[in-house]
Amino acid sequence: MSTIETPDTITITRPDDWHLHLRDGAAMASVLPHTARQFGRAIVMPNLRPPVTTAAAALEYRARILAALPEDMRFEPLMTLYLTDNTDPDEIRRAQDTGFIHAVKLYPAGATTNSDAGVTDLKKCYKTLEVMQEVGMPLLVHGEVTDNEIDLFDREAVFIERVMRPLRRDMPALGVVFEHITTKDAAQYVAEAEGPIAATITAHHLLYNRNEIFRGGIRPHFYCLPVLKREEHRLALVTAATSGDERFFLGTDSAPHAVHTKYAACGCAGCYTALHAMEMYTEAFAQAGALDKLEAFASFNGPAFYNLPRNEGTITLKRESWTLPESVPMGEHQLVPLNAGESINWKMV
Ligand SMILES: NC(=O)N[C@@H](CC(=O)O)C(=O)O
Ligand SMILES: [Zn+2]
Ligand SMILES: [Zn+2]
Repeated sequence: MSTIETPDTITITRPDDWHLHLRDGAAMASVLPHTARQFGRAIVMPNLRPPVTTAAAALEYRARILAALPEDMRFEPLMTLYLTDNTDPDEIRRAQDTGFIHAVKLYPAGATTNSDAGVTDLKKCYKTLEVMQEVGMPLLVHGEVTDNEIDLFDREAVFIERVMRPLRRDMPALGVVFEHITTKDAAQYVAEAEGPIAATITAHHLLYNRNEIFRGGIRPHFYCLPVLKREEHRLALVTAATSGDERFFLGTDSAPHAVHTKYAACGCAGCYTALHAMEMYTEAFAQAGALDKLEAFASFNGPAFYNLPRNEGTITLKRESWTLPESVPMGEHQLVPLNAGESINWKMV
């Protein structure tokens, strides 16, 4: 391991989470304070049941989030719409006019949790995408093909060739965020592509490779989509995140699933990291000897892409070991965070 010296405290501009699942109802009320403790804002994913497909539904969801926020916390949810084969182009204009909806999310149908209502063929959405391109509303992409002929570990790389390149050739001015990238292929594509493109990177994809899912037995809390990849891919993600390239920014993809849905014959995909996300990212950047690059990744590059101001205020992280709880409440259920019962080297003060 590296012996590079790093400072024992780091203070950065309050960060944002550009990819977050809050769910709804009592579950949302349980998890929201974890995010609001660390982040000023978050791009809130629309994969509820039923999905958030209209501007009106997104505004209602936003109001429920704000109503669930503890009084002593400040946090701004940045809302998104769930793209379907039938999204009306006028819905984009309505969304844009609200001022509260910042992006539209593409889930290829069947790719991940609550994606059944997702897009079956992007060609069906071209009129809607054209309006997004015109009004400057970015498309957030879960970038995996769903073709069962394609190996699970190759689905992101194949998506670049089959979907991403043709889409961006046809809509060169459409802002695109390649969400939760997991491969060197995606990192390289985003770094080199022309036009308005960016990518979010999760803390768990910076810290872990696919061995973690199987270390000593099957460990469902490390199962998410896109699934963790080989070490060479993890290293490419660390290089991208710490490169200073403003196309890469923080998105936790924290995805709460009640424990009984993780410990099941067919367990849900998603890692819960909202509890300790900034501590995890700080650990990843410290391991890379790149703590000086953390602030741009966590607090500057995202707002620049979304044309939003940076947050006011700061957060401070201290090198101090603490132990994560075994579980936390999620409405009437329990939720097991990633690294439950383990210690972590950084603590937000
Ligand atoms: N990442 C995951 O494994 N799961 C996410 C969906 C997603 O972001 O693909 C979820 O909503 O649970
Ligand atoms: Zn996803
Ligand atoms: Zn997600």
